[in-house]
Amino acid sequence: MKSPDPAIAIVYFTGHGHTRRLAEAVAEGAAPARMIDVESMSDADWAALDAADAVVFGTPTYMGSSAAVFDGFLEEAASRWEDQLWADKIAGGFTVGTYPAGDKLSTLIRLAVYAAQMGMIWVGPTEIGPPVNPDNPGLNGDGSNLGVTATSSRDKDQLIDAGDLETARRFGVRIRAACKRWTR
Ligand SMILES: Cc1cc2nc3c(=O)[nH]c(=O)nc-3n(C[C@H](O)[C@H](O)[C@H](O)COP(=O)(O)O)c2cc1C
Repeated sequence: MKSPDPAIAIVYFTGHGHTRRLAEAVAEGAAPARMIDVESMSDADWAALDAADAVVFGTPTYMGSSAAVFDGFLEEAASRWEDQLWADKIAGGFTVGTYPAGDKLSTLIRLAVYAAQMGMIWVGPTEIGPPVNPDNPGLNGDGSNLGVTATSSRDKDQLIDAGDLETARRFGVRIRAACKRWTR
């Protein structure tokens, strides 16, 4: 029988901190969640991924797709594909780009297709912001529905603007709720 408290892993690559900041916001919403930086993965991190009820993937958008370092992680984890060892885990994704469009959708599609190949259950965000819902100022400013996207903040101390952080936090809450529904 599954644990009543789902195990959630947020696995990410960051070049300059923006994607890590977004990952922290997802983790805050999904708490407790394990943050895993693909550049410093331990055996315990791999074990946590294999045991997780949900894995949320995060990468900056580089040249309209996921970053090469993150792709390296995805390819290593593909050793779990043949036996579908990650099947039925909840999955989701987030990305950051310099531009509001920035071809970030292409990155999310790449992550969602990867999750599908792994037999995972993809969950997107559910926030509707302005102008359709003016009561949600700053939420889902990109109008992204496949996953969470953020645009690098012009404030270098902030990295990610408050609205995008709140969108990511709510996505974390949704991932935890989806785990509870899927594993009950
Ligand atoms: C090689 C490279 C390619 C990039 N390509 C894109 C892109 O296609 N679209 C975009 O909006 N931003 C692009 N960017 C900008 C990054 O996505 C942006 O700086 C992001 O905040 C980086 O996140 P990080 O600090 O987690 O590395 C690119 C940056 C680099 C270094």
